[in-house]
Amino acid sequence: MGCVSSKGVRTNDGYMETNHVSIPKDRTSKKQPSSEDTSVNGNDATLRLIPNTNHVFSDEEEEKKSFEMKSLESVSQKDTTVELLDNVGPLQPRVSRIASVSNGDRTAKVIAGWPSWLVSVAGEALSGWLPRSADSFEKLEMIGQGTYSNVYRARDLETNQIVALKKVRFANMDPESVRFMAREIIILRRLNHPNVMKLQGLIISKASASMYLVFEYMDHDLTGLASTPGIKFSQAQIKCYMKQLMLGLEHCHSCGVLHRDIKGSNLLLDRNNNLKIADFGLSTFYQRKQPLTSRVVTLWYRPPELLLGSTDYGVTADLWSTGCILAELFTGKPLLPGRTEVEQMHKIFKLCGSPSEEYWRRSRLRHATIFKPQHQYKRCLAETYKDLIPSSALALLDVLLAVEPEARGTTSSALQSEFFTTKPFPSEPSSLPRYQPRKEFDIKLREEEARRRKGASSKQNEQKRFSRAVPAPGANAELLASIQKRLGETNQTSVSETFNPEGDSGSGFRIEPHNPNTNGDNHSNGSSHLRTQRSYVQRGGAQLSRFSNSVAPNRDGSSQFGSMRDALVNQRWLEDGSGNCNLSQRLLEKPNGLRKDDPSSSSKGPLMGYDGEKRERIHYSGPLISGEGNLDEMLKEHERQILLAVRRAQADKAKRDVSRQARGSFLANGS
Ligand SMILES: Nc1ncnc2c1ncn2[C@@H]1O[C@H](COP(=O)(O)OP(=O)(O)OP(=O)(O)O)[C@@H](O)[C@H]1O
Repeated sequence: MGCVSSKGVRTNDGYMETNHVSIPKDRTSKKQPSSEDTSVNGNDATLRLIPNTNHVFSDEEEEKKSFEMKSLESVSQKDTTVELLDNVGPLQPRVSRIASVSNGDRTAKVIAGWPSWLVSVAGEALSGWLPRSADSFEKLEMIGQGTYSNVYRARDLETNQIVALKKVRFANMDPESVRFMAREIIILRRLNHPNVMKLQGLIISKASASMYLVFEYMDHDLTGLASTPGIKFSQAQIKCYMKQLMLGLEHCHSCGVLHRDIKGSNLLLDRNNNLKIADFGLSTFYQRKQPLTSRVVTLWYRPPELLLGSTDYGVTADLWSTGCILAELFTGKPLLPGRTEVEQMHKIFKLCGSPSEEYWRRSRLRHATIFKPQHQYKRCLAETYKDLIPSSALALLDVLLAVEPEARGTTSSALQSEFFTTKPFPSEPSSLPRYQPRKEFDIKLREEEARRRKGASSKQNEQKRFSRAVPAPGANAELLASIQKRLGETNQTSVSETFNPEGDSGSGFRIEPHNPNTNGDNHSNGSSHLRTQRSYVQRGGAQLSRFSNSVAPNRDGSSQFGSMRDALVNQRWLEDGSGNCNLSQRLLEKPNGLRKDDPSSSSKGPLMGYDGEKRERIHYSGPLISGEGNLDEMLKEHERQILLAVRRAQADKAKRDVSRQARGSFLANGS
């Protein structure tokens, strides 16, 4: 399997990596390929859109009109050797299965039915493939929602297999998003491992300006499974999942691919407990000298060097995230649930210690002056978790969560660690119990449905409903109390501060202490609730982590905690003329890594995920701190600003509710 290197380009934010593809701006956001594209590049390929007649994708207006591209009235075989495997009629050959295209040049690909803009950005990934026809799938239901995509369960009518279709709308897509999408496709095609999600094919829908990525269907994600009531993972089971994760990652790393978004909801499981790493939307090739962006990885799983602004990190970044998951599987709650980058950094230092002087000197990290604590924080990871995590796991955790990246080892060394090589050995996936399909997304839907049913009647209920989803207006009492509590905590921050796994995250989770004497399969954490920032909903106890949800959303900016998040994440990382970032803005900036609205990813400012209206809802733009180096002060001020933003979001939401109600009654009256 070949591994490629990439070129880097400079953006306003310094360096942003790109892979080797060039982005044809004129063919992406500015000029989309249209249904009128009947002649491409002067060759004789004729692309024709034929209205969908069998209502396969009937749930969406756009698909109703004309979903499929039954392309190629004349699939010219002049310039290319196209092996159409089936459905090839004389007038409308349906290209509905991956076929072999021996000549991979651009013209051939366009003739084969790929839009020319896609050929430009992801040409190499299309080699040997033909676009599949949408009418050879029956869309069943929506099963997930991501940054720039909706994911559907569908039936492949040719094979009768159930598949997952990830729909990406390329209409209005900015070049940066196109680049990420292209890179995802390129990377997926280069990877080939049982523990890495395999891209099976692509569907192009010119009519809906969308593309569908076809994947095998997976029943669970680790987050959904771990948070299912009644499911308790044994130690051997945790080892089984961790081993598969490590093997998948080992493959990615050996191909020069960094995943950069390892988290439970991106680890999918089939019904036989085979784990596959999914969502390569933030992944990149790393074998090169070009600097990488540090604005990646979901906040809770983001390693310290990225928070500190490193642009030359490597595979060890994924290992940090993996360590966070390992701990989470044993303890049943996220290890480091920071709400903002500042708090995330602080949590890391408190638990894992702060880096050595030598490291600060050597690494010369961009944000070192901001984050470097005045005193060294002592590491207390092992001490904190000695009763919750068995010793062999703790030893591995200690390596994976090394605050200095060089000490984290590799996936291969992790796989040789005692954790995997001593009893209880990792279970065979097929020997584990089979679970009812359940995903983080299902849980969200169910919670949403329950709220809807419960809360429709009264104003009071309305408030409560909101308080669950968005810890703003309705949640104020609890929330503010929690924040006050946090303020108290941060006031006490000092070098001697220890990490409190219970109190620190405000968790209401039940933790069944690890019994170090339990050796076998019966070891369980009792309530293994692997959470992501998106799904982490407290079960009783302090509400702080609900609040965390609102400011640590998923990367698309479309989480259910939108309004609060809007209040906080629309802060811009402004740069002055000298290229120095405005820290005060950044501290409250969207904390989930590189996002499509991340100014560091584009010179065009906010990209996808926020509409204009939302963007205007900026509630806080004042500075957090002017000085440097005093993390405690910074945190205090930071908390104060969060509190302010919460209040403003509450007021804003209340106003919107009132006007929505007024609009509702206006319409109901038929006026
Ligand atoms: N092959 C699959 N089988 C079943 N469900 C899937 C599959 N791929 C993705 N999903 C579901 O869809 C969700 C979103 O998919 P994915 O993470 O790839 O999209 P994304 O736009 O990159 O999302 P994110 O913003 O979470 O990174 C996943 O969390 C998962 O629940």
